[in-house]
Amino acid sequence: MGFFLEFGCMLKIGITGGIGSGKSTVAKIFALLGVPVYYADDAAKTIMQTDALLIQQVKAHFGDHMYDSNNVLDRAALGKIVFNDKDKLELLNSLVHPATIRHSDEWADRQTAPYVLKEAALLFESGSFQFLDKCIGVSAPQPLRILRVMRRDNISRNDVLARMYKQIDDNIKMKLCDYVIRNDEQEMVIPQVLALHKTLLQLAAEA
Ligand SMILES: Nc1ncnc2c1ncn2[C@@H]1O[C@H](COP(=O)(O)OP(=O)(O)OP(=O)(O)O)[C@@H](O)[C@H]1O
Repeated sequence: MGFFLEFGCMLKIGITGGIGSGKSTVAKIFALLGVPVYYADDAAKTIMQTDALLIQQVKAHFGDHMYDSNNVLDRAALGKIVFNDKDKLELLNSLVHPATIRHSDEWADRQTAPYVLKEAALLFESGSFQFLDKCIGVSAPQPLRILRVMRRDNISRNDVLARMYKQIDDNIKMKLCDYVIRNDEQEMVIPQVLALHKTLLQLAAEA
């Protein structure tokens, strides 16, 4: 079948994994195959600058001074509040996640492919998996994930561990996924993506 749908039902597929698992890298391989990809973590940063309702909610809960007169967010000030206070982080997430879901749904409505991917670190934590047809998990052993992030972000092992421990355990996450791609040093990742792409096209054709 041709890749683009003239009519029919588009599938929404999530792709997630722990920090350093390679979910963005794997999502980019799907993108090379022509699959539209929504990068939720990047989008969230943009939405915080552009979504009028979200800006209003952040100001109401965290103070008007979180934004300057041009509505530019003071990330450092907001970060200082939420990274030292779990409840405040949950509050911020409870504002940002629905805005991201709203935005990604609007984005998906504009696509014409048989399936689209939503890449997000917190697919399960944010509740956005409920609005998706299937979820892909990207997994890699923890020591490899730590090394990758240390190299990519030029940060210490302890800094990576601090970020890692804020996320749901990867083994639990993978059990919640419908498909798992192993992005380690044993398995080749591209053949796995090609095989899954074929499966998802088939699924979309039958939907
Ligand atoms: N199969 C691979 N071989 C070599 N390097 C890889 C592989 N997969 C990912 N990487 C590298 O590991 C690093 C982490 O990958 P990536 O940014 O895709 O992970 P992520 O799961 O999206 O991480 P985060 O949750 O922090 O956004 C990147 O520098 C990427 O280039």
